[in-house]
Amino acid sequence: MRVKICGITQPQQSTAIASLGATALGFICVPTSPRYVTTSQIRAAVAELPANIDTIGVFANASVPEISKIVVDSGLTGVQLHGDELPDFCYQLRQALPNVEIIRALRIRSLDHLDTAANYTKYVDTLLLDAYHPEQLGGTGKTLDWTMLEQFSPNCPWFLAGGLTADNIVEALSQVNPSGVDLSSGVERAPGDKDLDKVALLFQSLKNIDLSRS
Ligand SMILES: O=C(O)c1ccccc1NCC(=O)[C@H](O)[C@H](O)COP(=O)(O)O
Repeated sequence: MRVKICGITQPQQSTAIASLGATALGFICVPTSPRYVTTSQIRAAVAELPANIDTIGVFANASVPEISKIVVDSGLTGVQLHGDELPDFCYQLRQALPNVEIIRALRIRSLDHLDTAANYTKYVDTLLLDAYHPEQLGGTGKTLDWTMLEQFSPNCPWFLAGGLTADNIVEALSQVNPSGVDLSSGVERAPGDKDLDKVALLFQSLKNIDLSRS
């Protein structure tokens, strides 16, 4: 199972979190976020990482040229679209960045809204389901209604996100079967400042689960 820790801002935390077991790290490229990082901050954080760690830039309603420039300049391996991007936008981004993983994040409001996930699976590599918050795009600490996701089985891999912590991850994964999990505020001291003890506890909790199941 993939484990993505999102909202990294400090290079030394990036290498420490990778050593603890994360398979992917997320860098917030949304200027209004308290976890926002510049291209040079991302480059510094990515430089010391082993090649097998996925490095994902998180964007919201940025243009294809803006995203492409940041991806190329900072050496990211993937892009997470966390705004209102439509399937056609994902297609255009794929043309511009054919070798970069595209993750479409959906902030799920209802069971009907969950059905829109199917519109994206042809154009992206991976989906990410996050909780909906009326004022914040992400990193909210709000959990999804996991019972709504029990039957969720799209035609592509997907991450479960939204309010996950070392304390609730086992319960979440007993109800849903994602290909990966994504955490941010649940392993932080403050926005952008990860708590390595909480990250270690997370991997301790994940040891009790069969991580090879998807
Ligand atoms: O984290 C942010 O500040 C953020 C800002 C704007 C768009 C997306 C953002 N985060 C995206 C993520 O992938 C978070 O990991 C995801 O929302 C889960 O966060 P949390 O509920 O705190 O675990």
